[in-house]
Amino acid sequence: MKYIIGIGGVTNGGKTTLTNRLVKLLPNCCVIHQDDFFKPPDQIEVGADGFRQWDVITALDMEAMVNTVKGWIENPVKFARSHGVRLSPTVELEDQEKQTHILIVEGFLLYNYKPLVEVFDKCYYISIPYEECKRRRSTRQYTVPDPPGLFDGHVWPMYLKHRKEMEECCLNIEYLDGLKSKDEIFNQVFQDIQNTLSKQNFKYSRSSLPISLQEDTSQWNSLLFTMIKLIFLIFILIHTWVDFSTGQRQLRARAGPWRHKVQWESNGQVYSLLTTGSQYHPAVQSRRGTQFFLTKQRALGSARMQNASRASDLESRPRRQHPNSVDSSLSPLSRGSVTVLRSDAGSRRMANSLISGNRNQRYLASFRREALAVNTTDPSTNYVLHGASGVQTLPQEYSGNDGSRGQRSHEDPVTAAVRVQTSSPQDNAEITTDHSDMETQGVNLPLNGSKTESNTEDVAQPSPSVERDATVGDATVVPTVFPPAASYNITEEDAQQINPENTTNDNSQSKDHRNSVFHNVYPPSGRMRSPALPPPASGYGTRYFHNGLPDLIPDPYYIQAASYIQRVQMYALRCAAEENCLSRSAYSPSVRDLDYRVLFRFPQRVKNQGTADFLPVKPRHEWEWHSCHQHYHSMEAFSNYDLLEISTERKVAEGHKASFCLEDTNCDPGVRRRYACTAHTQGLGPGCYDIYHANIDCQWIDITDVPPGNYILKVTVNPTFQVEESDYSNNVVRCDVRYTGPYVHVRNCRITG
Ligand SMILES: Nc1ncnc2c1ncn2[C@@H]1O[C@H](COP(=O)(O)OP(=O)(O)O)[C@@H](O)[C@H]1O
Ligand SMILES: NC(=O)c1ccc[n+]([C@@H]2O[C@H](COP(=O)(O)O)[C@@H](O)[C@H]2O)c1
Repeated sequence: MKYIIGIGGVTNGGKTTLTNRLVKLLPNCCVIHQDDFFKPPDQIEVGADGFRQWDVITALDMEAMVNTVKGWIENPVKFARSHGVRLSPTVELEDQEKQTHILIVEGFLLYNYKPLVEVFDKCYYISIPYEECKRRRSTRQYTVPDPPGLFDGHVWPMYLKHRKEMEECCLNIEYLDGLKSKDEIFNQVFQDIQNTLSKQNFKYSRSSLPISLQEDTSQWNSLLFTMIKLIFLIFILIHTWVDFSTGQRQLRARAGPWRHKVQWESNGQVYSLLTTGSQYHPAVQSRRGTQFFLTKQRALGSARMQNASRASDLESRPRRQHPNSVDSSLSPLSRGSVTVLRSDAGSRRMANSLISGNRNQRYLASFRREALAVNTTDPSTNYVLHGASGVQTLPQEYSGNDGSRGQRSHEDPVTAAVRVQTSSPQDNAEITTDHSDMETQGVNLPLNGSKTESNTEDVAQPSPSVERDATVGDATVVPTVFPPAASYNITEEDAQQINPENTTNDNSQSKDHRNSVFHNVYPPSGRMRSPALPPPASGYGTRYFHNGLPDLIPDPYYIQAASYIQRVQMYALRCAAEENCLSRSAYSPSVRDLDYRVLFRFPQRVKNQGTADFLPVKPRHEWEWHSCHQHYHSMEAFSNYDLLEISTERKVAEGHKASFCLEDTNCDPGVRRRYACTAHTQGLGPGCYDIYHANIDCQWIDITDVPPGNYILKVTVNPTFQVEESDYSNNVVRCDVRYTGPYVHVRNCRITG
């Protein structure tokens, strides 16, 4: 039995508040928030009144919203599971026919879109008077803050207009007085739902809904039987949990092949990988400077020497391979010895980022499509899967050493996140919705991804040379684009002359090569001396657009669209450790290779909305080569990630400079993509986006030492203002974070200046 309830009404009328309370008490109840279907700001029309027209139906991707509702109608159990809604245990045991499933659709423009109106079994509408509405709205912080005058100039007039239209449609709507107390409104609606469902003879589980139903003896018998089955289920669950919690200890205690078992956890789901060999050397070594490491090794005896030379070998080995391929000595994933990949729990779960309290996420349309998409990356990698059916593989996700920033795919972040969990997800995270009090509530939906980076075809541009772009995971051929020579600040020729280790003439065997172990040991005379730095406030490089200034803006929607928790063993975090992407405790000598780090992962998308290229501060020959990630670092810090205490804004997790490789990952339609990390042309052109998916290496905050709680995620671009921009007030995004341990809910991401 399916029952769809609409909770519409004026902005700030109390729709979300009511919905959240209902979700807590109604069994098998999913929620769809209309706010999640807002189009991105740059797609919102600006009216003649000068305001962005947020309060009209075209500001929302209603098609995606209706499709989502249809998804629930088709299979509410699957929908609930894939969105992290806890189903009552009896659902597993009962006939589909007997199950009750409820969907609440909440939003300010529910009854003005015919295809949606048709789905409701019951319509509520909350209204409050102008003054109260204006008062409540003034305290509300939306992802895009209200500009002065928006309420009177746009919001309220649109509300009156839509309400009139709705009333003229003669819908059967039950009006609620939003001035009543929260309790009163809740009781009224809850009672009403109870009555309706009882009348329709819906059957509820007694434990999950306080409705007293008339039941005969046979029902009691059936209840008893169900209870027995439940106890059995709980026993199995506890058993599994005990097994899991002791797993790490057992692993440590064992010798031999178990030493090479890599386990990690994503959103509560444990994955493991068995290998027969190991090239691991602990992060504590990785963090040491190359010079110190070499000296020490040479001074020591032969046993240490051997180790040192092996480690040196790792550092110095010419990395001629395609940047997308992983050095087999570094990653267990690409070794022939990788034998088994399995999902211990039998199936994957939805990234809670997709299901948790992100009212402003917007990737829904692609969600279902992507959730079904089978990973097609790197066919050369040989994996054997076993475990539950439907498990799909994603090589990038198997270790903390997944793609680096030089190895970015161009899929949207939801794809990336969904690929972590995909098929037959278990019920896992609770769902959050209430942006004001951060309570865990019902389901929040992933968003409409149909509007994101769909313009990869714009990337292909005339170019003298075409290479396979390692950043493109789907193996599309992307031309490497070099701006005309005249537009270079430093020409290729200049760079060659002053920099013998220029990337285009890259002899990695040479001691002068940055990837050489000798690089830091020999005096710099043999290498390029640092030339005078360019003026501190200007970017340096292949300037194409040089009128005006760049203006970076991080995308708040992007961050909250696909964040999740991942637990990864130190074994798999070698590169990350080398890049200082882990918190201090990871470098303690007591940390073992099988110890887990807890990583709070999230994607990032930065747009240059200015009128000039955003260019690295350092000239190209000063860029630092990062061998682990196989890319150059062209400036000191491009972006910082911090986790802050809510009240004091004190850092609770050691933030880190995000690993980066500046490039035009995507551009607005009609804008040419000119900077490609793999072509060693770093920059971000106007109208282009530099994108970092949540599953790439270092795209996280290491929160191993952070207790569960509520925090603020702060993402800052161009944090030290190294590069001059026309506007620095839009460089910081803050998000509300609720970290529960296995899950993280990120919402209310907003530009905070
Ligand atoms: N019945 C009520 N009485 C007083 N304040 C309320 C009531 N319902 C909600 N609020 C407050 O109004 C604000 C907006 O509520 P919310 O549920 O987010 O509205 P909506 O989802 O309709 O925009 C919140 O600060 C909430 O605490
Ligand atoms: N969620 C967003 O991205 C966003 C952005 C700008 C305005 N809004 C406002 O959200 C309102 C609707 O949401 P509520 O009903 O939750 O208030 C609209 O009045 C609109 O002006 C939302």
